[in-house]
Amino acid sequence: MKESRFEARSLGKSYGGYRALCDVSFTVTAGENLAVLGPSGSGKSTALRLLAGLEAPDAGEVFLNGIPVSAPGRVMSPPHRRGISLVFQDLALWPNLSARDNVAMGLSGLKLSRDEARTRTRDALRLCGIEELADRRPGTMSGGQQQRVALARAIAVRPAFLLMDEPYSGLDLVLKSRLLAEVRAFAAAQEMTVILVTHDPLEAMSLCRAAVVLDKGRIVEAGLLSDLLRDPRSDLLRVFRDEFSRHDPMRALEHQAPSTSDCAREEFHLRVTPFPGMPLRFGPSRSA
Ligand SMILES: Nc1ncnc2c1ncn2[C@@H]1O[C@H](COP(=O)(O)OP(=O)(O)OP(=O)(O)O)[C@@H](O)[C@H]1O
Repeated sequence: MKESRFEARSLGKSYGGYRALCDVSFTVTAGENLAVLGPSGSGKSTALRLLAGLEAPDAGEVFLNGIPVSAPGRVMSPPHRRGISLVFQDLALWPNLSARDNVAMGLSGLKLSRDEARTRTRDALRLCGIEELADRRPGTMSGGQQQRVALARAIAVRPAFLLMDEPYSGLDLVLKSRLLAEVRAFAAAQEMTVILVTHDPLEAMSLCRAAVVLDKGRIVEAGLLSDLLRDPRSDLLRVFRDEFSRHDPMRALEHQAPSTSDCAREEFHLRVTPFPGMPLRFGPSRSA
């Protein structure tokens, strides 16, 4: 695993007198994806922008492998020198370039051989499931497809850290779950560590074991999600845990199912069986 360590130390940031972030500290080490969780307006994106070097903090520092890269009012190392890739909600794709060229363009600063750049571009497009869209421009794609181009562009760089700000918010559940699984596998294989900003604990759990939870610009809890969910301190994780346990999908379906008497069950089977001899499964097995 690449030796990498990102550290936020007592970060603070205000906008026009409004404190967006206050005394925020956390460390991300290579190989341990981290979710930055919190409700809307809690300061997640601000924290990510400071970490990336897109803005300078008002207070505190950012360290990369022990070296200070941001300090109050100063960005000593710009984003492209931090070994990171960014995927934000506004995807910032080049509208006049094809998907393939958007991805390749992201590699232009790396001084790769032509073959290597081509291989990386192809692999990233394939991973994101958009090989067949390679020649199309962003304007001719759906929002979800554009999101995948932005993701492909970010991972083609094979950064030590991939910083993502709600990149999946516009995707359907199937695509989101597939991409999360693929990014997780790809990150592990490429020794890339993900820092994911999201308000969705389920999304966080799909990609990360660890999380910091923000509320009103402050960290309210941090640690392994498995520990945090056992005894949540934040409203976000408490509500999530309660709702999740109440809305166990199988239990919800049981409540909606028609009568469970054998007779009704048999009738239901007759109505919905797609092919003779191929019954749809529902509830406990029929022989039970
Ligand atoms: N450039 C800015 N100018 C003024 N206020 C800002 C700016 N950026 C952020 N803020 C304010 O700082 C607070 C935190 O914003 P931030 O975008 O970091 O929250 P967030 O948790 O990422 O929210 P969301 O999930 O809705 O994107 C908000 O109240 C926001 O209005």
